Amino acid sequence: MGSEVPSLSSVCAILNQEETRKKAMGVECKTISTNFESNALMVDRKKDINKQPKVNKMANNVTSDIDSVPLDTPISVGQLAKLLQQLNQRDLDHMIVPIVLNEPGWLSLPDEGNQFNHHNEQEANGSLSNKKKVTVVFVLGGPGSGKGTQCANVVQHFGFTHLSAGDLLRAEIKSGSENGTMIQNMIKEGKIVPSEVTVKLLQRAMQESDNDKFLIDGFPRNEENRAAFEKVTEIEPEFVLFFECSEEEMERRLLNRNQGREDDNIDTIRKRFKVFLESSLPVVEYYGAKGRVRKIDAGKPIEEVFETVKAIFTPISEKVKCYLRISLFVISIVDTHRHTIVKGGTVFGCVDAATAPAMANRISIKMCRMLQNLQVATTEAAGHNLG
Ligand SMILES: Nc1ncnc2c1ncn2[C@@H]1O[C@H](COP(=O)(O)OP(=O)(O)O)[C@@H](O)[C@H]1O
Ligand SMILES: O=c1ccn([C@@H]2O[C@H](COP(=O)(O)OP(=O)(O)O)[C@@H](O)[C@H]2O)c(=O)[nH]1
Repeated sequence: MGSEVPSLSSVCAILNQEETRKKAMGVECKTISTNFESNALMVDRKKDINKQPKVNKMANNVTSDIDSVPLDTPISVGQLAKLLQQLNQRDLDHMIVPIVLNEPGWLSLPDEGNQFNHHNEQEANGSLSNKKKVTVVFVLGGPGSGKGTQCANVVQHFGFTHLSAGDLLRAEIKSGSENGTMIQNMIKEGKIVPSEVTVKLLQRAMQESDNDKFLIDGFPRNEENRAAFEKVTEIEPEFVLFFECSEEEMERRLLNRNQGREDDNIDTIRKRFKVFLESSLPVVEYYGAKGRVRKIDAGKPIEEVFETVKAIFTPISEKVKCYLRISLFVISIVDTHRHTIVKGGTVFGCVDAATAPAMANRISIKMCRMLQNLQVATTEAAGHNLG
């Protein structure tokens, strides 16, 4: 097995090739049946992480020198797929899942000894001046596209702290700060407040928070904002959530927002739209060119929009674990005669922290699909073949 880590695109290309090959060979996909028995064994390596697991002992003696947690009742392929999905949600860094399947497979995730361990942990993030490491997601979109509404949902489900640049500026006006009048005038005109003011407020809010995951909503609004933020905080966003919505819909929403905001009148709204198109969209394009933009169709009802948002955040919430998990999964595919079919199979890896979550998501989906499509062999085969 090579130690080189292939890029995401080459992995995807291999997956596609394999799918095409399977189709061409007429390998039929079996449907899930609860009668299929699997021989998954789960081994908790937490207490013995440095030791090479003696996988071939597992089937016969699950309580060998590894602290093992066998699934002693046979489970269906569907249940196994569900279980793997659940791994996304749990702290199971040190788990190995040997699975033996009785048909040719096309996916192998080797235990390459933590090749993705933490080495990229800081990429796409940054640290504040008090050395606190943070993860930042920028939330951008036109006025009224639903940024604040969806941020509240993300806070509830994913434990982020929501920092609305607009709210921080409005609080600054209320606090009677020396900048208050200037900020108020800018907001009334739909103009962008100077970067140093907004960046300072954001930085202070992050430093004062106990959290290390932030949704920064409505910022950066122009290139100057973006550059100033990166320079001062040395933080690069994990990604940019971009809400796309028509002006007609945004206008309707703003005029009904009813929060007593001075800028939610038709004149200021039109000015804000113009500023958004001219100054804020280039920021989205900048991150788009870096592959960091996650575009959302924000014209749909709130619940539907959140479904899309949720899908984007699910792997991120488990970022580090995602790529640890990939490296620690062992999937061995053998035939009914106990011969390993995948020899030096596809080595999966992640090139950087930014692609890791997306890739982990893809792989677990692929894995689940694969598991749903293959029948699982007998329990004894596990120990025999995985050694
Ligand atoms: N998907 C949606 N469909 C309909 N109304 C929405 C939707 N998302 C938000 N709203 C409403 O539109 C208004 C503007 O939403 P808000 O989240 O404050 O936008 P933003 O923060 O982007 O300015 C609010 O009154 C909100 O309740
Ligand atoms: O980083 C920011 C965020 C907001 N604003 C000002 O605050 C207003 C309201 O912004 P907010 O994000 O609260 O509302 P939205 O326009 O997105 O509904 C904007 O029009 C700007 O005048 C700003 O200058 N810089």
